[in-house]
Amino acid sequence: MILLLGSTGYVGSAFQSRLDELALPYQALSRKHTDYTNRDTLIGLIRESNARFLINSAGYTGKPNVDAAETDKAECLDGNAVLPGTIRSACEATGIAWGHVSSGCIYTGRRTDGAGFRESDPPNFSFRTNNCSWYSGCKALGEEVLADAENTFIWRLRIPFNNHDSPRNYLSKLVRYDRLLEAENSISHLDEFVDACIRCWQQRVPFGTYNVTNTGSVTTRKVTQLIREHLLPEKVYDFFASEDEFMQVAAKTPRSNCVMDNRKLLSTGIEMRSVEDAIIDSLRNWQSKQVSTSS
Ligand SMILES: NC(=O)C1=CN([C@@H]2O[C@H](COP(=O)(O)OP(=O)(O)OC[C@H]3O[C@@H](n4cnc5c(N)ncnc54)[C@H](OP(=O)(O)O)[C@@H]3O)[C@@H](O)[C@H]2O)C=CC1
Ligand SMILES: Cc1cn([C@H]2C[C@H](O)[C@@H](COP(=O)(O)OP(=O)(O)O[C@H]3O[C@@H](C)C(=O)[C@@H](O)[C@H]3O)O2)c(=O)[nH]c1=O
Repeated sequence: MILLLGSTGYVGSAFQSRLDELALPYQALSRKHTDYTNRDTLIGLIRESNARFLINSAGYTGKPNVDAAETDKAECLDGNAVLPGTIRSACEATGIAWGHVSSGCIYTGRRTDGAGFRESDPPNFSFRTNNCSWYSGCKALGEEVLADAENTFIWRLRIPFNNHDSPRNYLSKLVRYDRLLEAENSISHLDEFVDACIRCWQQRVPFGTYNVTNTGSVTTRKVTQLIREHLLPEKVYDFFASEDEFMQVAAKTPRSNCVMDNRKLLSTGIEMRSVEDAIIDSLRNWQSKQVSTSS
């Protein structure tokens, strides 16, 4: 039995679909019915369900994006920094293993040697480096709270996308934003992400932190080129002249744009497609929510 926290969310729903496909027994939890943010309640839930593993896909993200966290500070801190500590404590008390969905947004840019960030690199977009959004700071704190936790996976998701049009899907966002920021990012195909996380548990890979991103990185311009080639040939994109202009016009807080190294995950035998292959596959199998935009 697996306990799934945050099952009503964007990432939690993807976990739920995959667990269904794999016919793995799980119990989906929502705060609407059970307050899993309370340690004693969570301990009771783990004992009653006889769960052997817990997946934490709960957390605060901000709608429509992380700008909202700048005003919802307490909720963001609760969901992303306090809750992981509560879950750690409940899992330690009951002796079960678990996995936590974190984010690659605790980094910005590339390593000083030009390579992508590895799991051993300290966050450089956090409250400690004093250059981050409130959201990223809280996600980095959440990882600190879990430092040296035993029987724990930290899975870093990064700007999710797949073939399902959604306000949370990176590809949908790029189609709908009025103007785009040119940036280079490693990104995660959502379905591959949840599959890799579940495999970590099923295949008993060593506990620890994993960058669960597709292999490589991609620039915003390259993604728009792929959208033109595979989905919307007529679509024209407008770009901000600079990050300063993006900050003045479209954002309240700086964004993490970063390149990550997923070799630790690949070394376990779990496969992730290249970023470009995963994007092309999503665009070719695109399931639109509304009539395509072509401006
Ligand atoms: N979407 C993204 O772009 C990325 C997300 N992540 C991380 O993945 C996790 C899930 O994100 P996502 O599914 O997109 O988020 P959603 O907002 O779609 O869902 C999160 C779910 O978490 C539960 N929750 C528990 N505590 C809180 C809280 N304090 N504030 C808000 N929600 C809470 C809610 O479920 P209920 O109330 O039903 O229990 C909610 O439905 C988060 O930890 C996020 O940081 C990481 C990288 C990228
Ligand atoms: C608002 C905006 C963003 N962007 C760019 C900036 C960035 O590179 C990319 C995504 O920015 P957004 O503001 O849409 O999303 P943001 O809320 O920054 O996305 C993040 O969500 C949280 C939950 C995470 O953990 C991150 O990994 C990431 O997925 O889009 C534009 O190009 N134009 C715009 O108008």
